[in-house]
Amino acid sequence: MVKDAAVAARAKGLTKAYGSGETQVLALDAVDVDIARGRFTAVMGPSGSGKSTLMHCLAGLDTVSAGQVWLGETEITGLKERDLTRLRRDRVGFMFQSFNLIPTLNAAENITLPMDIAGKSPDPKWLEQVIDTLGLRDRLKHRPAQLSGGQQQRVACARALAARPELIFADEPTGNLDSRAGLEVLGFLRQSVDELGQTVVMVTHDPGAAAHADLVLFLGDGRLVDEMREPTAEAVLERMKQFDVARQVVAENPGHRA
Ligand SMILES: Nc1ncnc2c1ncn2[C@@H]1O[C@H](COP(=O)(O)OP(=O)(O)OP(=O)(O)O)[C@@H](O)[C@H]1O
Repeated sequence: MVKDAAVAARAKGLTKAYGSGETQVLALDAVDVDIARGRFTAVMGPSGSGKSTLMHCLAGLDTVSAGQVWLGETEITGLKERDLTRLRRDRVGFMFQSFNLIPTLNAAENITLPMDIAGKSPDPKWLEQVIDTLGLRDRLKHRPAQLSGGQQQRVACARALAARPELIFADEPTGNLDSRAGLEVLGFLRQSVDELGQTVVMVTHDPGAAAHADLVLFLGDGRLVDEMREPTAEAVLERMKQFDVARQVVAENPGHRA
Protein backbone atom coordinates (compact mmCIF):
# COMPACT_ATOMS: atom_id res chain seq x y z
CA MET A 1 0.00 0.00 0.00
CA VAL A 2 1.21 3.52 -0.77
CA LYS A 3 0.80 5.56 2.41
CA ASP A 4 2.19 8.75 0.92
CA ALA A 5 -0.82 10.96 0.11
CA ALA A 6 1.44 13.10 -2.06
CA VAL A 7 1.84 10.24 -4.51
CA ALA A 8 -0.87 9.80 -7.15
CA ALA A 9 0.73 6.79 -8.83
CA ARG A 10 3.78 4.69 -8.17
CA ALA A 11 5.72 2.01 -10.01
CA LYS A 12 8.31 -0.28 -8.44
CA GLY A 13 10.53 -2.50 -10.54
CA LEU A 14 8.09 -2.03 -13.42
CA THR A 15 9.19 -4.30 -16.23
CA LYS A 16 7.39 -4.86 -19.52
CA ALA A 17 8.58 -7.26 -22.17
CA TYR A 18 6.89 -7.76 -25.51
CA GLY A 19 7.27 -11.06 -27.35
CA SER A 20 9.58 -13.86 -26.30
CA GLY A 21 12.87 -15.54 -27.16
CA GLU A 22 15.16 -13.79 -29.58
CA THR A 23 12.54 -11.30 -30.68
CA GLN A 24 11.73 -10.18 -27.14
CA VAL A 25 11.74 -6.41 -26.61
CA LEU A 26 12.26 -5.06 -23.10
CA ALA A 27 10.11 -1.92 -23.32
CA LEU A 28 10.50 -1.12 -19.58
CA ASP A 29 13.41 -2.35 -17.51
CA ALA A 30 12.74 -2.23 -13.75
CA VAL A 31 11.42 1.35 -13.62
CA ASP A 32 10.84 2.94 -10.19
CA VAL A 33 8.80 6.14 -10.33
CA ASP A 34 6.53 8.24 -8.13
CA ILE A 35 4.00 10.59 -9.76
CA ALA A 36 3.40 13.54 -7.43
CA ARG A 37 -0.21 14.46 -6.70
CA GLY A 38 -1.36 17.88 -7.86
CA ARG A 39 1.60 18.28 -10.19
CA PHE A 40 2.17 18.25 -13.94
CA THR A 41 4.69 15.58 -14.99
CA ALA A 42 5.98 15.18 -18.54
CA VAL A 43 7.57 11.99 -19.85
CA MET A 44 10.14 12.36 -22.62
CA GLY A 45 12.69 10.20 -24.37
CA PRO A 46 13.67 9.04 -27.84
CA SER A 47 11.25 7.09 -30.00
CA GLY A 48 10.90 3.55 -28.67
CA SER A 49 12.26 4.44 -25.21
CA GLY A 50 9.09 3.18 -23.50
CA LYS A 51 7.08 6.38 -22.87
CA SER A 52 3.70 5.09 -24.04
CA THR A 53 4.31 1.71 -22.41
CA LEU A 54 5.02 3.42 -19.09
CA MET A 55 1.85 5.47 -19.37
CA HIS A 56 -0.25 2.46 -20.33
CA CYS A 57 1.12 0.38 -17.43
CA LEU A 58 0.62 3.21 -14.91
CA ALA A 59 -2.94 3.70 -16.15
CA GLY A 60 -3.77 -0.01 -16.00
CA LEU A 61 -4.31 -0.15 -19.77
CA ASP A 62 -1.60 -2.78 -20.15
CA THR A 63 -0.40 -5.67 -17.98
CA VAL A 64 3.14 -5.72 -16.59
CA SER A 65 5.73 -8.50 -16.92
CA ALA A 66 7.17 -7.86 -13.45
CA GLY A 67 7.03 -5.25 -10.72
CA GLN A 68 4.16 -3.41 -9.07
CA VAL A 69 2.01 -0.39 -9.89
CA TRP A 70 -0.19 1.57 -7.52
CA LEU A 71 -2.85 4.12 -8.28
CA GLY A 72 -3.20 6.12 -5.09
CA GLU A 73 -3.35 3.47 -2.40
CA THR A 74 -4.60 0.72 -4.69
CA GLU A 75 -2.16 -1.78 -6.11
CA ILE A 76 -3.42 -2.31 -9.65
CA THR A 77 -1.01 -5.06 -10.64
CA GLY A 78 -2.89 -8.30 -10.19
CA LEU A 79 -6.36 -6.74 -10.36
CA LYS A 80 -8.91 -8.58 -12.46
CA GLU A 81 -9.84 -6.93 -15.77
CA ARG A 82 -13.30 -6.08 -14.49
CA ASP A 83 -11.95 -4.29 -11.41
CA LEU A 84 -9.33 -2.57 -13.52
CA THR A 85 -11.98 -1.31 -15.94
CA ARG A 86 -14.02 0.09 -13.06
CA LEU A 87 -10.95 1.70 -11.47
CA ARG A 88 -9.95 3.34 -14.75
CA ARG A 89 -13.49 4.56 -15.29
CA ASP A 90 -13.82 5.98 -11.78
CA ARG A 91 -10.35 7.34 -11.09
CA VAL A 92 -8.48 8.05 -14.33
CA GLY A 93 -9.00 10.50 -17.20
CA PHE A 94 -7.44 10.06 -20.62
CA MET A 95 -6.50 12.42 -23.43
CA PHE A 96 -5.11 11.05 -26.65
CA GLN A 97 -3.71 12.59 -29.81
CA SER A 98 -6.91 11.73 -31.63
CA PHE A 99 -9.65 13.32 -29.59
CA ASN A 100 -12.08 10.40 -29.94
CA LEU A 101 -15.12 12.66 -29.79
CA ILE A 102 -18.46 11.21 -30.92
CA PRO A 103 -19.48 13.14 -34.09
CA THR A 104 -23.23 12.89 -33.49
CA LEU A 105 -23.08 14.28 -29.95
CA ASN A 106 -22.63 17.94 -29.10
CA ALA A 107 -19.79 19.21 -26.93
CA ALA A 108 -21.79 19.03 -23.69
CA GLU A 109 -22.87 15.46 -24.42
CA ASN A 110 -19.34 14.42 -25.32
CA ILE A 111 -18.00 15.89 -22.09
CA THR A 112 -20.36 13.90 -19.87
CA LEU A 113 -20.48 10.72 -22.00
CA PRO A 114 -18.05 8.63 -19.87
CA MET A 115 -20.03 9.55 -16.76
CA ASP A 116 -23.34 8.79 -18.49
CA ILE A 117 -22.01 5.37 -19.46
CA ALA A 118 -20.90 4.80 -15.87
CA GLY A 119 -24.37 5.85 -14.67
CA LYS A 120 -22.96 8.75 -12.67
CA SER A 121 -24.01 12.35 -12.56
CA PRO A 122 -21.30 15.00 -12.60
CA ASP A 123 -20.85 17.40 -9.71
CA PRO A 124 -22.58 20.42 -11.35
CA LYS A 125 -20.36 23.02 -9.68
CA TRP A 126 -17.21 21.23 -10.76
CA LEU A 127 -18.51 20.76 -14.31
CA GLU A 128 -19.37 24.47 -14.59
CA GLN A 129 -15.89 25.35 -13.39
CA VAL A 130 -14.24 23.03 -15.92
CA ILE A 131 -16.37 24.41 -18.76
CA ASP A 132 -15.55 28.00 -17.83
CA THR A 133 -11.87 27.29 -17.25
CA LEU A 134 -11.68 25.76 -20.71
CA GLY A 135 -13.71 28.58 -22.31
CA LEU A 136 -16.33 26.20 -23.70
CA ARG A 137 -19.46 27.91 -22.37
CA ASP A 138 -20.62 29.20 -25.78
CA ARG A 139 -19.66 26.01 -27.64
CA LEU A 140 -21.63 23.44 -25.66
CA LYS A 141 -24.34 22.93 -28.29
CA HIS A 142 -21.85 22.54 -31.15
CA ARG A 143 -21.01 19.16 -32.61
CA PRO A 144 -17.31 18.26 -33.14
CA ALA A 145 -17.43 19.08 -36.88
CA GLN A 146 -18.54 22.62 -35.96
CA LEU A 147 -15.52 23.14 -33.71
CA SER A 148 -11.89 23.95 -34.52
CA GLY A 149 -9.17 21.41 -33.71
CA GLY A 150 -8.19 23.36 -30.61
CA GLN A 151 -11.80 23.57 -29.45
CA GLN A 152 -12.22 19.82 -30.03
CA GLN A 153 -9.13 19.16 -27.94
CA ARG A 154 -10.54 21.40 -25.21
CA VAL A 155 -13.72 19.32 -25.24
CA ALA A 156 -11.53 16.20 -24.89
CA CYS A 157 -9.75 17.93 -22.01
CA ALA A 158 -13.06 18.79 -20.33
CA ARG A 159 -14.23 15.19 -20.83
CA ALA A 160 -11.04 13.96 -19.08
CA LEU A 161 -11.64 16.43 -16.22
CA ALA A 162 -15.42 16.06 -15.86
CA ALA A 163 -15.40 13.13 -13.46
CA ARG A 164 -12.68 14.83 -11.42
CA PRO A 165 -10.30 11.90 -11.84
CA GLU A 166 -7.39 11.37 -9.48
CA LEU A 167 -5.05 11.36 -12.43
CA ILE A 168 -5.12 12.44 -16.07
CA PHE A 169 -2.92 10.68 -18.59
CA ALA A 170 -2.29 12.61 -21.78
CA ASP A 171 -0.48 10.93 -24.68
CA GLU A 172 0.85 13.55 -27.12
CA PRO A 173 -2.23 15.73 -26.53
CA THR A 174 -0.91 18.46 -28.81
CA GLY A 175 0.41 16.13 -31.52
CA ASN A 176 -2.33 16.92 -34.04
CA LEU A 177 -2.69 20.62 -33.32
CA ASP A 178 -1.10 23.71 -34.80
CA SER A 179 1.21 25.51 -32.41
CA ARG A 180 -1.38 28.04 -31.23
CA ALA A 181 -4.01 25.43 -30.44
CA GLY A 182 -1.31 23.26 -28.89
CA LEU A 183 -0.27 26.08 -26.60
CA GLU A 184 -3.88 26.58 -25.63
CA VAL A 185 -4.30 22.96 -24.60
CA LEU A 186 -1.03 23.03 -22.63
CA GLY A 187 -2.21 26.21 -20.93
CA PHE A 188 -5.46 24.50 -19.93
CA LEU A 189 -3.66 21.43 -18.61
CA ARG A 190 -1.40 23.74 -16.62
CA GLN A 191 -4.43 25.64 -15.35
CA SER A 192 -6.20 22.43 -14.36
CA VAL A 193 -3.18 21.60 -12.18
CA ASP A 194 -2.76 25.11 -10.71
CA GLU A 195 -6.41 26.08 -10.26
CA LEU A 196 -8.28 22.79 -10.04
CA GLY A 197 -5.60 20.76 -8.24
CA GLN A 198 -5.43 18.07 -10.95
CA THR A 199 -2.59 15.61 -11.41
CA VAL A 200 -1.44 15.29 -15.02
CA VAL A 201 1.04 12.93 -16.66
CA MET A 202 1.81 13.82 -20.27
CA VAL A 203 3.87 11.92 -22.83
CA THR A 204 5.39 14.24 -25.41
CA HIS A 205 8.14 14.58 -28.01
CA ASP A 206 8.04 18.35 -27.87
CA PRO A 207 10.48 20.17 -25.52
CA GLY A 208 8.22 23.24 -25.69
CA ALA A 209 5.28 21.17 -24.43
CA ALA A 210 7.39 19.55 -21.71
CA ALA A 211 8.37 23.02 -20.50
CA HIS A 212 4.78 23.48 -19.25
CA ALA A 213 5.29 20.67 -16.73
CA ASP A 214 6.67 20.89 -13.18
CA LEU A 215 8.90 17.89 -13.73
CA VAL A 216 10.22 16.09 -16.79
CA LEU A 217 11.11 12.40 -16.57
CA PHE A 218 13.50 11.15 -19.24
CA LEU A 219 13.32 7.57 -20.43
CA GLY A 220 16.10 5.89 -22.40
CA ASP A 221 15.99 2.24 -23.47
CA GLY A 222 13.19 1.45 -21.05
CA ARG A 223 14.93 2.95 -18.04
CA LEU A 224 14.42 6.20 -16.18
CA VAL A 225 17.70 7.95 -16.90
CA ASP A 226 17.14 11.52 -15.72
CA GLU A 227 14.68 14.07 -14.43
CA MET A 228 14.43 17.85 -14.60
CA ARG A 229 12.50 20.18 -12.31
CA GLU A 230 11.14 23.53 -13.54
CA PRO A 231 12.13 22.71 -17.10
CA THR A 232 12.65 25.20 -19.89
CA ALA A 233 12.29 24.25 -23.56
CA GLU A 234 15.99 25.00 -24.11
CA ALA A 235 17.18 22.82 -21.22
CA VAL A 236 14.91 19.95 -22.29
CA LEU A 237 16.14 20.23 -25.88
CA GLU A 238 19.78 20.14 -24.66
CA ARG A 239 19.04 17.04 -22.58
CA MET A 240 17.37 15.33 -25.54
CA LYS A 241 20.44 16.03 -27.70
CA GLN A 242 22.52 13.99 -25.25
CA PHE A 243 20.48 10.92 -26.25
CA ASP A 244 21.65 11.41 -29.84
CA VAL A 245 25.25 11.66 -28.66
CA ALA A 246 24.84 8.52 -26.53
CA ARG A 247 23.35 6.68 -29.52
CA GLN A 248 26.30 7.68 -31.65
CA VAL A 249 28.74 6.37 -29.01
CA VAL A 250 26.90 3.04 -28.97
CA ALA A 251 26.84 2.90 -32.77
CA GLU A 252 30.59 3.52 -32.89
CA ASN A 253 31.31 1.06 -30.05
CA PRO A 254 29.06 -1.95 -30.57
CA GLY A 255 28.54 -3.94 -27.38
CA HIS A 256 28.76 -0.85 -25.17
CA ARG A 257 25.44 0.24 -23.61
CA ALA A 258 25.09 3.94 -23.00
N1 LIG B 1 2.46 -4.22 -28.71
C1 LIG B 1 3.78 -4.29 -28.87
N2 LIG B 1 4.38 -5.41 -29.34
C2 LIG B 1 5.72 -5.49 -29.49
N3 LIG B 1 6.56 -4.49 -29.18
C3 LIG B 1 6.03 -3.35 -28.72
C4 LIG B 1 4.62 -3.18 -28.53
N4 LIG B 1 4.39 -1.94 -28.04
C5 LIG B 1 5.60 -1.36 -27.94
N5 LIG B 1 6.59 -2.20 -28.32
C6 LIG B 1 8.03 -1.92 -28.31
O1 LIG B 1 8.37 -1.48 -27.01
C7 LIG B 1 9.31 -0.40 -27.09
C8 LIG B 1 8.75 0.83 -26.39
O2 LIG B 1 7.62 1.29 -27.11
P1 LIG B 1 6.81 2.60 -26.70
O3 LIG B 1 5.68 2.74 -27.67
O4 LIG B 1 6.50 2.55 -25.27
O5 LIG B 1 7.90 3.73 -26.95
P2 LIG B 1 7.70 5.32 -27.02
O6 LIG B 1 8.85 5.90 -26.27
O7 LIG B 1 6.34 5.67 -26.61
O8 LIG B 1 7.90 5.55 -28.58
P3 LIG B 1 7.36 6.71 -29.55
O9 LIG B 1 7.99 7.98 -29.05
O10 LIG B 1 7.91 6.31 -30.89
O11 LIG B 1 5.86 6.71 -29.46
C9 LIG B 1 9.60 -0.19 -28.57
O12 LIG B 1 10.79 -0.89 -28.89
C10 LIG B 1 8.41 -0.80 -29.25
O13 LIG B 1 8.75 -1.29 -30.51
